Amino acid sequence: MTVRVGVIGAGWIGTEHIQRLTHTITGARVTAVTDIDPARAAEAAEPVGARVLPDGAAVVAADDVDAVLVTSWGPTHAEHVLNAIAAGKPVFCEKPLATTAEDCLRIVEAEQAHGRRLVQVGFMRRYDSGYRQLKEVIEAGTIGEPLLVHCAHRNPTVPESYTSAMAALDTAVHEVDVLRWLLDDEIVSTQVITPRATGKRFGHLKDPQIMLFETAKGVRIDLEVFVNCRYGYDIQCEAVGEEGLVRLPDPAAVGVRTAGRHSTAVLTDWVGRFRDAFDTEFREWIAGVAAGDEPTGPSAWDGYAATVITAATVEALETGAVVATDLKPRPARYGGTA
Ligand SMILES: NC(=O)C1=CN([C@@H]2O[C@H](COP(=O)(O)OP(=O)(O)OC[C@H]3O[C@@H](n4cnc5c(N)ncnc54)[C@H](O)[C@@H]3O)[C@@H](O)[C@H]2O)C=CC1
Ligand SMILES: O=C1[C@@H](O)[C@H](O)[C@@H](O)[C@H](O)[C@H]1O
Repeated sequence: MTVRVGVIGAGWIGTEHIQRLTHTITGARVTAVTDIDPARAAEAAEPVGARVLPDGAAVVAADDVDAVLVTSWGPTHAEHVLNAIAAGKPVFCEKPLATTAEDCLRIVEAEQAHGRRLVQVGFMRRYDSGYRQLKEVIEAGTIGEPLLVHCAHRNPTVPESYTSAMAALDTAVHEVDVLRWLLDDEIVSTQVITPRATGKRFGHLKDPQIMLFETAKGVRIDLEVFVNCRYGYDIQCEAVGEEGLVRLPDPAAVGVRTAGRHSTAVLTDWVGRFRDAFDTEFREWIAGVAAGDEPTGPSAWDGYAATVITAATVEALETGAVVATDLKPRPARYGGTA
């Protein structure tokens, strides 16, 4: 079966995913595209032979759409995801699931009322081979019980529109999700420390930031978010356990020796760093939809948890306090007991 996908939001990542679904993934075809900017929708739709539809509701309702991909701006995600659930169609939503905890819970409740999972959230790091190896090592018990995790998330630059809150909401949100998954543990508190700011930033921005998370089992996580680090896009993660440590590998790169120097390139953006992870994420999602299976990737509950934890981190940044994350009890459908 070819899964016919309707796309809501034909901006940067929407266009990337349309290309991916068309040229990289087998078993999928993009049949409908919408964007509040119709010219953008047409530009993305025409090369892949898709129709342009007037809005997200039309995409969800279309007879030639089996599954929905939401890649519009964050504050619009909840409406489109709720429409897809109401129509009983599988929906892949780029992060964040929604920008408020209330909207995330509305989605969780709608999905539970529907009776089976339809929603997958676009936290692609769970599909990165390095993170998957890290998880295997941790689960095998090779490093003993994890005690500490040291992480860094560095971008070379960000535009002036990037705010201090986005360090948590837009950037650290990936670590929040992948660490909950890696450790099979919940983040219960968050704190932010702001060291000396880099001179290479727009003046309004607190950069770098150090985020300190504590999990329910007592694991301590420190995360450096540095979005004007200049030198490249650099993702680091090292888990320290009772018996040893395990470190995320750097992406493979050739070593060059010349003129008395030995060097390896550092990637400069997340597109290259996580290209294979995005491909695997969509390959597995499409295969699941084609088979009629419930999605196995990041769930609506994971989207809710990430939104609550990153909002608490913004509060921690603004108040200087240690902030409890205060998640609701996890329902049984999402692996909890409530
Ligand atoms: N997983 C990842 O690593 C990444 C995820 N993202 C997420 O993807 C989403 C989109 O980001 P970008 O593509 O970078 O933004 P963008 O601004 O390039 O594209 C968003 C598009 O959505 C359209 N749009 C907004 N509201 C709409 C609505 N209600 N209906 C139809 N179209 C609508 C806009 O006109 C725009 O073309 C964001 O939620 C962002 O956080 C973005 C980059 C990386
Ligand atoms: O999602 C992403 C961006 O929105 C964000 O701004 C970057 O910091 C992340 O690395 C990237 O994966």
